[in-house]
Amino acid sequence: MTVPRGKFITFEGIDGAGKSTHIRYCADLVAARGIELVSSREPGGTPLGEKLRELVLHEPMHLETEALLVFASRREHIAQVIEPALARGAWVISDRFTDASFAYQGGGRGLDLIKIETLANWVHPELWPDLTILFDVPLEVARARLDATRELDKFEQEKADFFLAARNEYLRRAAQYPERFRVIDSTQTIEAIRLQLAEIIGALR
Ligand SMILES: Nc1ncnc2c1ncn2[C@@H]1O[C@H](COP(=O)(O)OP(=O)(O)O)[C@@H](O)[C@H]1O
Ligand SMILES: Cc1cn([C@H]2C[C@H](O)[C@@H](COP(=O)(O)OP(=O)(O)O)O2)c(=O)[nH]c1=O
Repeated sequence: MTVPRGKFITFEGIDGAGKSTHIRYCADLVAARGIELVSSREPGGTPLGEKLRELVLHEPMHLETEALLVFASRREHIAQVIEPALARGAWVISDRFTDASFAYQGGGRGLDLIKIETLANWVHPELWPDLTILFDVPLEVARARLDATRELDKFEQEKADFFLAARNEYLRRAAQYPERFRVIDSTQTIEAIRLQLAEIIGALR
């Protein structure tokens, strides 16, 4: 008997938008349906990917090196985690995927989007998420949330212009691929967002 392929769900948004807050909740929603759920993240998701994450998040580097490393991490993640899981019918929730490269390396750092498109076509020509949930908030809200919580990594220390451009690129892609993206107004309360997420995840078959 052939197993139906699993679903690939990605969470996106600028730092502080509230993505991590909701991943566990969504994972539980999927698992409650009796579906095997694999929760992962990028950069990272594999032992090698986590080493690359450390470099990408903490070492200064040329913007193209940064793009190549996030895609190297992604290649490993797809080969070791995402594809095997989807093939056995598990669902995968990844905290970020290629839309983050468009937003951060493209929008934020200004790397030519054609180069990112080229890397995406090389690394995952066939694979795109079935569903991408974009947590969208104004910069000031994201910043206030981050400042209240933790020590900031290399990206989180970037200036307002960087995040403005990253947010705009996310919104541009959401408008370009409306069938894949669901945009959440992340200024709402956590409870209101959960209700919306339950509806979105519940509708995914
Ligand atoms: N809807 C919300 N309302 C108020 N605070 C929130 C909301 N969502 C997240 N937060 C808080 O904002 C901070 C950043 O959230 P987090 O989920 O870590 O963001 P991200 O993963 O998008 O960077 C956390 O302290 C979290 O508790
Ligand atoms: C996947 C990916 C992430 N990033 C950045 C965005 C984030 O600032 C950072 C790590 O993301 P994230 O997991 O959101 O960090 P945290 O756990 O601290 O909330 O990596 C890129 O620049 N390009 C990419 O392709």
